[in-house]
Amino acid sequence: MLSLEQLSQMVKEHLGLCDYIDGTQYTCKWAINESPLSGRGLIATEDIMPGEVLFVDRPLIYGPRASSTVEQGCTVCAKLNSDTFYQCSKCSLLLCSEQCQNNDVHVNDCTIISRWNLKKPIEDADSSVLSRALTPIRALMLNNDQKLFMSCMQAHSLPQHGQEVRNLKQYYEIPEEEEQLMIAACCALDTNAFQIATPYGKKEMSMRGLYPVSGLMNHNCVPNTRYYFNSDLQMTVKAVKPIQAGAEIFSCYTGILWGTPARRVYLYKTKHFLCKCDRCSDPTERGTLLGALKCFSSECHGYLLPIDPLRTSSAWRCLQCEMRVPNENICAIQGALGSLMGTLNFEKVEDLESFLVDRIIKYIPKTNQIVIDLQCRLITAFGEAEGYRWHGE
Ligand SMILES: C[S@@+](CC[C@H](N)C(=O)[O-])C[C@H]1O[C@@H](n2cnc3c(N)ncnc32)[C@H](O)[C@@H]1O
Repeated sequence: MLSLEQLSQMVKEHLGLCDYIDGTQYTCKWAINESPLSGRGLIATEDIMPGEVLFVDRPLIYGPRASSTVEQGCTVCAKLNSDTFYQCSKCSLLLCSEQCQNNDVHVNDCTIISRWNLKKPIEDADSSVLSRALTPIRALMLNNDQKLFMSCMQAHSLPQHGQEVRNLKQYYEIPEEEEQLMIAACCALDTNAFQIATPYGKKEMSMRGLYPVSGLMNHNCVPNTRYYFNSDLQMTVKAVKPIQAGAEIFSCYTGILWGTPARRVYLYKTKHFLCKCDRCSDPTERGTLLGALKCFSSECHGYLLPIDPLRTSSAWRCLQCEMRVPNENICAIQGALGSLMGTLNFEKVEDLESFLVDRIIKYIPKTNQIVIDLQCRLITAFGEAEGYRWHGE
């Protein structure tokens, strides 16, 4: 394991902070240090103003996300729904054009995959299994310094991490050393990777990137930074609040508009910790009531909230009539709402609107994250729908 000094040096080189810009050495206002929350974190060394760029990171590896719900697209340009999709005859990866096939990205992917011995005919290889494992496959192209950098990142080691690589073994004989490196990449990706936002209006396969400096930021449900990506996959991290010297710099690993139960369950399942930040500790979530449910009593118009939000099995209580509801009943409602949301698919924007106004609002508070999510979807859908467009095309 590298020391903090060695890691800091590697980070500086990666960010280009060792280079001289306009004759003066570029300095940054943070350092890597031990965090009171967990492991290492980024700590401000000077006061930072909102809007200041903290750093611009580049991914060590990037590629399709591993989730089975991710729609598959071209493994080079990420385009979805092309009539011209075909599988490469050498490696079986999904492509949309000859141009993508001749692109260096594909040539490199194909070189690695096609040197593995096949256990079944190439035509039987499932392109989605390959696509889900493509990001860790690309770790095999890293040079030694980059591999060392990746190995310095925190990595979860539970058995579920690395499954996308183990799934490849039904089709390919993979050398042990390569399998181990790819599984290590999966563990680092699952702990640190960021989903790369798709540009507005573009339908592209959902991608993830292993950003080694951004990955050093710990989580807070009220982060003091935000980030965005450019078309070269560079990730810019900016302060959104004043950050005092000595304070930790945080990103948010969840949706910012998710309620506390949803955020905490997601963090526990995917990042293996239970967040105890101020927002999670406050049953009202600073008055936003994003997780609130309607009181189960038909005579009451109050809202139900967890009594002790930091205890996952906490009972809930109505703010108005004080009725207590056991956690199991709350989980059943949340589960049903979650499944309903997962199946929604409206052809017409008017159907989405009527679902929100005529159905959902009757059963859950207007402050609940589901209502907020549907309102956001409705705003986007109205902006895109014929007769409602906001950009005049
Ligand atoms: C992307 S890493 C963050 C950097 C990490 N601390 C390190 O030393 O490299 C994510 C992991 O850090 C830990 N972590 C991040 N935020 C945390 C928090 N608010 N409370 C507890 N652990 C946290 C969890 O183990 C999580 O899976």
